[in-house]
Amino acid sequence: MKPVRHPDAPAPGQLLGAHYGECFGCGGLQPHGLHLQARAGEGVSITAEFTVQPAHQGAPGLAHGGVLATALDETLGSLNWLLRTIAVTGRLETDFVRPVPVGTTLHLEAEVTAVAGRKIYSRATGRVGGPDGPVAVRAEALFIEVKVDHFVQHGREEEIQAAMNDPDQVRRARAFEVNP
Ligand SMILES: CCCCCCCC(=O)SCCNC(=O)CCNC(=O)[C@H](O)C(C)(C)COP(=O)(O)OP(=O)(O)OC[C@H]1O[C@@H](n2cnc3c(N)ncnc32)[C@H](O)[C@@H]1OP(=O)(O)O
Repeated sequence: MKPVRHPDAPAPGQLLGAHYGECFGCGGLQPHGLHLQARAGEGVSITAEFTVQPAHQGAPGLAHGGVLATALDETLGSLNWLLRTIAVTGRLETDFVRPVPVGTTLHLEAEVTAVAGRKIYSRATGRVGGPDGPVAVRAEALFIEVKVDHFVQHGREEEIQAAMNDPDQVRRARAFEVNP
């Protein structure tokens, strides 16, 4: 089935902000995190940027492939916010097309291609040198819809409690990716 943008999804161009401060992909509280910034696009699409830091190296002067996969995963995960569906990555297949040096800004875009029951199919690309630059990485993913219990049951107690006790209602909801 074609994906359906939720009527309350943020307008195209709007920054999504971090869904959870401690998130390695987008949170502001992780000193070595990616601090990826995602923006709503048209339909069920997202654009995002991430600048490779020295802490993200795999080989001298080059981004670690796993960090680049994280950037793709985070961008793809942000699509769920436009569907207003809670979902986790089930499968992430990544192509590393060209090396990405430290200091490079990766320009990412992602879209949901289909939804079938609990399964959300999506793809993403990361370009260098600008949003229209050459492709450095791309991915295809399958996210699976889950209930909020997924996090409550499986997450470590101290972080779950801290997130649930957050006095900010929107932050509390978004930590678990729930529609506030
Ligand atoms: C804004 C937010 C940003 C967040 C970005 C970051 C996102 C993440 O990184 S999330 C963290 C990483 N992911 C995880 O920890 C998930 C761990 N895995 C799990 O918890 C479970 O395997 C889970 C929930 C994905 C699926 O389990 P379960 O709910 O039992 O589903 P299950 O019934 O097995 O599968 C449902 C369907 O998905 C399919 N499926 C499940 N996993 C896969 C897979 N890896 N590959 C292909 N298909 C799969 C099944 O075949 C099934 O298909 P069908 O309905 O056609 O039979």
